[in-house]
Amino acid sequence: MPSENQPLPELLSFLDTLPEPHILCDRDYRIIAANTAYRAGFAPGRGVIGRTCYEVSHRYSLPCDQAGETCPLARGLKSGQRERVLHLHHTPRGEEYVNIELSPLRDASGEIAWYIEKMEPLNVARGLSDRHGLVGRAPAFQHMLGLVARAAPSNASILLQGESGTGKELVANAIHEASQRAGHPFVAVDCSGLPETLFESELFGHERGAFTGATSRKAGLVEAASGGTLFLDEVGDIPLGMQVKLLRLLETGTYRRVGSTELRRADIRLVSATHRPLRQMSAQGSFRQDLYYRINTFPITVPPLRERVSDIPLLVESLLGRVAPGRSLRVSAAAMRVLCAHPFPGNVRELRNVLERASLMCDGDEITPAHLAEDLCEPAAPHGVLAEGAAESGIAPWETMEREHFLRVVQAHRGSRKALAEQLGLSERTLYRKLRQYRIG
Ligand SMILES: Nc1ncnc2c1ncn2[C@@H]1O[C@H](COP(=O)(O)OP(=O)(O)OP(=O)(O)O)[C@@H](O)[C@H]1O
Repeated sequence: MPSENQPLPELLSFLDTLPEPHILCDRDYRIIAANTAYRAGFAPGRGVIGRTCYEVSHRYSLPCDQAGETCPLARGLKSGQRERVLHLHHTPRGEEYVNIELSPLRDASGEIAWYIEKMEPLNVARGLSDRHGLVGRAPAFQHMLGLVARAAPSNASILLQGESGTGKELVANAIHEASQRAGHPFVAVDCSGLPETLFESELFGHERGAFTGATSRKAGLVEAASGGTLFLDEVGDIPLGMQVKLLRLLETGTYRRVGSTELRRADIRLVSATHRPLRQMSAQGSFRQDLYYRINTFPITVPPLRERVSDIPLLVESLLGRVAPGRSLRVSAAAMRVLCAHPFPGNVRELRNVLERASLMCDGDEITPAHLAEDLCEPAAPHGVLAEGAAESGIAPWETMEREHFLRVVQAHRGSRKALAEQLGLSERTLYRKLRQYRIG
């Protein structure tokens, strides 16, 4: 007979039958069992039993919540319920985003004695440089990605709100790829470029002879997206007359081709995006309120680049691989300082363009400030602080720029100082020294 504080062997054998990676931990974060799928995917050739989950997954010496991150175990202990979080984990393939679902297990006395953690890699984003897809690891990015991971598997309509160039289309694609519709089409429609007459036939298709020029019958984008995801970019630009037709499609799940009476059933998941203030527009009457609520079941805000400054070096590395494939370009420390101090009103798209231009200007391997556009290096400071020091010479003193950088990352960071130091590649002591030096509280 197993003792009261030993999990049943039947439980361990059940875990082993599960196809997804699972571990069993005690209340002290110690791993007491790991199923075959976990050992194959996360720990081939290394023992994990008896070690703590935070040491194995994060190489931390403290539980995640004490290192400035959300710890599902601590949350589960508090709530007594199942909890889900998204974490960056060390895996044999490098750091990966992993969706963790934790279920508390109670012993015979009703106390929580163990936790089962299910771990599923989220392959649509990377915390390391990558040539494709979404990259990022700043707290604001991770917060957004956590919402993506939560909403993607459902069929809920998602509204992505964020400034131009923040990556809304890439996020929409990530939602599709992380959903059960991934094997089906992802169809993107730019609603800003479509006049009202064209909108209906593009979306719903038309019959032959439905209007002048309709020489053959044509399927619409709703049909092309069947089984998959329809992405309506710039949804705030849909003319009012068309909004009612879109609403009908969403409410009834049916539509008619232009020139046809036959009702067709749509099988789409809707993701929309806008940089416009849709809530305000719906209050003012320029966007239908009923449609606003219908497309906004699950809102996700895509953060501007200035709220994820610590991601700039990672994005620079990834984007250089994309804009100049085949060249091994790097950015000098001085050029990186210029980039990190720029406010990037055009967000990641602007950063990409800046790097593309710099790669054309640079004949060697290293991009220096001389290869960056002049206005980027100008003293016209993003937040006023730089301008002070830069006014006379036209060059911002390094300390002014460093202070500005620290100010911005500290404001944007939501976790602990230890986690911030790690992200900045500094020791905790150096971070504290810098913050004292610049009087940043
Ligand atoms: N997190 C990211 N990682 C890598 N590349 C990114 C990221 N975010 C944006 N990009 C790149 O920035 C550019 C702009 O992204 P995207 O077109 O998705 O932005 P958007 O918010 O949809 O813009 P708009 O509102 O103008 O349509 C693209 O080249 C995209 O690949």
